Amino acid sequence: MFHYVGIAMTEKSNVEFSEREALFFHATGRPGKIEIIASKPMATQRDLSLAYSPGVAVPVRAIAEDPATAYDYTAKGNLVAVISNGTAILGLGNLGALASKPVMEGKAVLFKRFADVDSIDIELKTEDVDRFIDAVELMEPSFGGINLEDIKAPECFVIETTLKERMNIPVFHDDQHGTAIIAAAGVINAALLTGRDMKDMKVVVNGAGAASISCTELIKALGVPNENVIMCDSKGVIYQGRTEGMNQWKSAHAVKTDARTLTEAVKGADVFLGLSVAGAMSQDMVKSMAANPIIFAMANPDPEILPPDAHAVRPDAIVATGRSDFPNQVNNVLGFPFIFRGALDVRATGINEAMKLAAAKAIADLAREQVPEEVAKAYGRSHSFGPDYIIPAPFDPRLMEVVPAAVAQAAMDTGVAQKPIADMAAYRDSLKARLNPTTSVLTSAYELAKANPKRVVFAEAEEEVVLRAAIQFRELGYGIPVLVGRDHVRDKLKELGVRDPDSFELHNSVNSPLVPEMVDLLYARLQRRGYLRRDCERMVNRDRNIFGSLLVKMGVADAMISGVTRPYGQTLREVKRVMDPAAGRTPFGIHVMVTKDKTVFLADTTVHERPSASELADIAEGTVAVARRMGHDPRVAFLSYSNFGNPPGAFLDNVRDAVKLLDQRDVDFEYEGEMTPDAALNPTVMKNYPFSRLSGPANVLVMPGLQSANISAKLLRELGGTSMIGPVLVGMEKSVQIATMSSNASELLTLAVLAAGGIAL
Ligand SMILES: NC(=O)C1=CN([C@@H]2O[C@H](COP(=O)(O)OP(=O)(O)OC[C@H]3O[C@@H](n4cnc5c(N)ncnc54)[C@H](OP(=O)(O)O)[C@@H]3O)[C@@H](O)[C@H]2O)C=CC1
Ligand SMILES: CC(=O)C(=O)O
Ligand SMILES: [Mg+2]
Repeated sequence: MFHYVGIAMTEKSNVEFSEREALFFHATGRPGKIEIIASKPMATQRDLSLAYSPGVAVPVRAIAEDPATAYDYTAKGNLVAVISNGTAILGLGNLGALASKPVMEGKAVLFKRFADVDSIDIELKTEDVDRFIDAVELMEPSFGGINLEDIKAPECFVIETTLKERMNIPVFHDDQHGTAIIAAAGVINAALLTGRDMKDMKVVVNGAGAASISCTELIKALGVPNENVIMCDSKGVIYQGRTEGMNQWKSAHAVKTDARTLTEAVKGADVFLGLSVAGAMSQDMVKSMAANPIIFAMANPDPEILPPDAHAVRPDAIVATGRSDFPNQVNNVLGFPFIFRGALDVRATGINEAMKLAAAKAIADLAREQVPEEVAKAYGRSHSFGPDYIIPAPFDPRLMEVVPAAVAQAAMDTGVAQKPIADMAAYRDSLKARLNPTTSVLTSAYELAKANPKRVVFAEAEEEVVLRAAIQFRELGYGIPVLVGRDHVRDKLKELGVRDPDSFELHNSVNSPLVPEMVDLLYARLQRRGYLRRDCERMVNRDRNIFGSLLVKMGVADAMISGVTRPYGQTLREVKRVMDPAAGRTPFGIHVMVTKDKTVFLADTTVHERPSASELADIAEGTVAVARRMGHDPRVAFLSYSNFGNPPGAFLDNVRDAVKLLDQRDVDFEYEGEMTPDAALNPTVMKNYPFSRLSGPANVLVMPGLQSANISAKLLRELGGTSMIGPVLVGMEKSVQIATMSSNASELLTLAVLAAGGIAL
C-alpha cells in the first residue's frame, strides 16, 4: 500500500510524491545517500606510496609530535560526525538507531551540499547515557565537530552538557540549538511584520523536549518575559506545582497559570511554537488566538497543523512549518551547515550563545533583503519579505556568505577561536567560492569593477531578470546601472523591493531629450549603407539595442548589456549598426569553462563560422588578454581533430597557418597547434610530442570553427559538470556584452561586471 504524501488543497504543498517514490529514491543506484571520494589522486604507484605506506608514516610522526598538525595533514578540520541513537527521529518517536540512518545520512549530505562540510553519519545502538557519552568522547581524534541529532529529552541535555565539558571540539545538539536559532530568526521577523514587541508577546510552546526547551530559552534571551511563555507537553500545561512527568528542564519553565490544557493556554496567545507531534493543534485553537497570530508548526514530517487548515480559519495568521514544500520553512537545515562552517573555519573550541545569537540575527536580516532570482526560481515562487516569506530558503546561496562569517566573528569576539580570521572580507569571498568555483575566477573582475565603478546600460530593463541583475549590480557596488525601458520600469523596481525606484537612472526613448542627437549620429553612420533618416528615427525610437548602444557611443554610459529578448546574432547586428570593432580588432566570443580545479577559455564560440588564419591568430591574442586580466597565465592550443598534420585534411590549413602567423607576430605567450584536445590538456598524451612549445596543459583553446566551439562549450556544461561564464564578447570599441536568451540574473550580473571591470575588451 502506497500513499501520496503531498497535500491536495487550494493552498497546497508544492511537492507531491508517493511513498514508493521516496523508497525508490533511496534504493536506486548506490543504496542510501552518501559515498566517500578521495581528495588526492590514487592513480599511480607513486600516489599509493605517498598516500599509504611508506609515505603516510611522515604525517603520522608529525601529528604524534604536534597534534595540531592533524588539521593540516588529515580531513579532521572539515569533518563533522552526525550522531544519533534514534530515540527521537524527527517527530516519529523512538524507532531505534538503525531506523535513524536515513535522517542522519540526510543531515550529512546537507552539510556537504550547503556548506561544503564533509560529514559522516554514526548511529549508536544504545539508550544508556553513559555508554553513549563514552562512545562519542572516544571519537574526538577523528572529527572537527560533533552534531548530535534526534536524541530525546531529557537524556540529550545530559549527553550534550557532558560532551561539551569533556571534548575540545564543537559539540552541538542540532534539535536543540539549530532549531532554536532558526525559530528565533523567524519569530524576530514575524514580530516585526505584525508590529509586536518581544516584551509584550504571549507565547505558547507545545512540546517540552530537546527542541522546545532550547527554543524557549532563546526567545526568552531575545526579550520575551518568563511569565509570558506557557509550555505544554503530552500531559498538558507545565504549571508551577505540577509533579507528573516533570524533570528539571521542564520545571525551569513552569509558570503560575490556571490553564491546564493546550486549548486553554493558547486562547489569546500571540505566538504558537509547535515542537511536538503531528496534528497537535486544532482549527478551534487557531481561531482562539490573538489577531495576526504567529503559528510555527514545526513537527516533522507532519506539522501540528497544516498551513491551509490554519489559514482556513485565520487568514490573518503567519504560518510556518518545518517542511520545504510550504512557504516559511523553519527548519534547522538553515542553521547547522553554516554554523559549523563558521566554527570549523576559526577552529572554535565550542559553539557558544554569542555564536548562536549571531547566526539567528544574520538569518533574520537576510530574509529582509531582496531575494536572488535563482532562489526564487528554485522554489517556484517569488519571494519578498512578508507573511509568506519570513525566513530565507535553504537554497539561498547568500546564507553561505553571511551566516558562517557572523558565527566566526562571534567566536573571535568571545575568545573561543583558536585560529582567528585576519581578513574577514577575503573570508567571505572564500565562502562564496567554496560552493561556486566561478566565484574565485571572477574575483579580479569584481575587484576591478568595484575599484572604478562604471555606468553600464541595461538595455532590456523591462525584463524582470534584467532588473534583478541591475539592482544587484548597484547594491553590490559594481557600478551604476543605466536602465533603458518605459516608465513603468519604476513600478517593477518597487515590486522587486527597491525602496527608492526614482534613484535609478531610466532612459525612455519616448521622452528622452537625447533622441534628436542620437538620430543625427545614427544617420551620419548609416546614410551610405542604404538607410533613410526616417529609418534611423524608427530604430532609435523602437530598438532598445540601438538606443542603448547610442547611449554608450555618446558617452552617457561606459558599457552595455543586452541579449535576453532577441537571438544573439540579431542583437550583435543591431549593436554593430552603432558601434565598430576596436581599432584593428576582430570581435569574437569566449566561453570560460570552470571546474573545481581548472579554468579553460574557449574561443571563438559566437561570431566567426569559419575563421581565417589571421582571424584565428587575432582570437588567440584577444583571448590571452582576457585570460591575463582574469589572473591566468595563458597557454594557447589551436585545436583540431589532428596532431601536427596527422591525419591530413582539407580543413587544417587555417589552423596551421594561424600558428605560423603568431610565429611572425612574435607574441609573448606560449602557443602550439594544431592539436587534439587530449594532446592539449592531458600531460600523458602531451609526452608523445616532446617538441611541443607548451610547458603544461593549455588553458586557452582556440577552436577551428563556430560549430565545434559552441558545441564543445555546451557539451562540457551539460555532461561534464562544468560551470560556464559567458559568452563574453571582446573586440568592440566599447564593452558590450550579449547574454543568451535563457540567461538568469546572476549570469547577467557576471557579464555586467566583466563589462564594467574592463575585462572584456
Ligand atoms: N523544524 C525543525 O527544524 C525541527 C523540528 N523538530 C520537531 O520537534 C518535535 C520534537 O522533537 P524533539 O524535541 O527532538 O523530541 P523530544 O522527544 O525531545 O521531545 C518531544 C516532546 O514532545 C512532547 N509531546 C509529545 N506528544 C505531545 C502532544 N500530543 N502534545 C504536546 N506535547 C507532546 C513530549 O512530551 P513529554 O515530555 O510529555 O513526553 C516531549 O516533550 C518533532 O516533531 C521534531 O520533528 C525538532 C527539531 C527541529
Ligand atoms: C528537522 C529536525 O532535525 C527534526 O525534525 O528533528
Ligand atoms: Mg532532528
